[in-house]
Amino acid sequence: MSASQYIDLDRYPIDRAGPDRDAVIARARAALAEDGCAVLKGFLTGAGIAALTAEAESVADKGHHSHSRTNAYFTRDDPSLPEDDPRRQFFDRSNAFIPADNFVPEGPLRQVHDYPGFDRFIQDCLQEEKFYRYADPLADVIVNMAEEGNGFPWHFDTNNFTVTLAIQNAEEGGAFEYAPGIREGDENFAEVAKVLNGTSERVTVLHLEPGDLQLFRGRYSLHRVAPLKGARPRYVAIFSYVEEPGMVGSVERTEQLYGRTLPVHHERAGQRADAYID
Ligand SMILES: O=C(O)CCC(=O)C(=O)O
Ligand SMILES: [Fe+2]
Repeated sequence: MSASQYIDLDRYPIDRAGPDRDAVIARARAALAEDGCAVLKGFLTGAGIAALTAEAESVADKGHHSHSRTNAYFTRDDPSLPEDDPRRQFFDRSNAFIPADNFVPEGPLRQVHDYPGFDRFIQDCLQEEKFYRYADPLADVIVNMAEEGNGFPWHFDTNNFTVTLAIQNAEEGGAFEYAPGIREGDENFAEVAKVLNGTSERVTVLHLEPGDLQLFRGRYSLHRVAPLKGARPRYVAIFSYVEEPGMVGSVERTEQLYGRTLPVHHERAGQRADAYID
């Protein structure tokens, strides 16, 4: 099976310049302009979903589990603030990242990632001028694995955008919930507090299905993955792009997310400011 059978190229002719590709890009741009989120439903074919699921399952035991308590800003507690300030609301976060070097070039995930025109297509949707694949062999494309009891609570991303591909859903739960543009302009702590305590009316709930590609600008939009239920794990691939060529993660961050480092992380340490992954 080859990459051209994993991606629904009739619906998403990412490698063929012309009006059909232009129309897909125009729709994604419009959705991003509207609320910072574009979903390309059914980006993968049924065969693609099956192949990526089987691959994720085959390397699931290589996932690095991590657990932390974080607020929406990934900052430390500040006891000088009132107790009900959103910066003081901490939630459990736990999941496992399957590092990128478990996905071999001839496997389906990398066949999709390396398909001609894939990067350019994402870049054209996002309209980012500086756009390079993350050069980190542990992190350029990973699978985020989460099970019942795990969670990705409310947060703002520190990176400008996130590109995810849904592979498998949990039996229940796992909706992607977001409050579009909630801190556009200013931090808007009052409304953020409402989202955190479940009383905001600004939350959009997205039910992504296996095979959906999502482009999300999460810097200004508070978002979370709703709690998961059931025995089946949720698998989501995350593709990482950065603003400069040759970037890799810092030693500390890589150790924390993937449980190990490679020589390249040590060689490049100190050459640049870290920009990823949270
Ligand atoms: O797992 C997801 O669907 C999104 C996770 C997320 O918000 C992130 O990676 O920042
Ligand atoms: Fe996020």
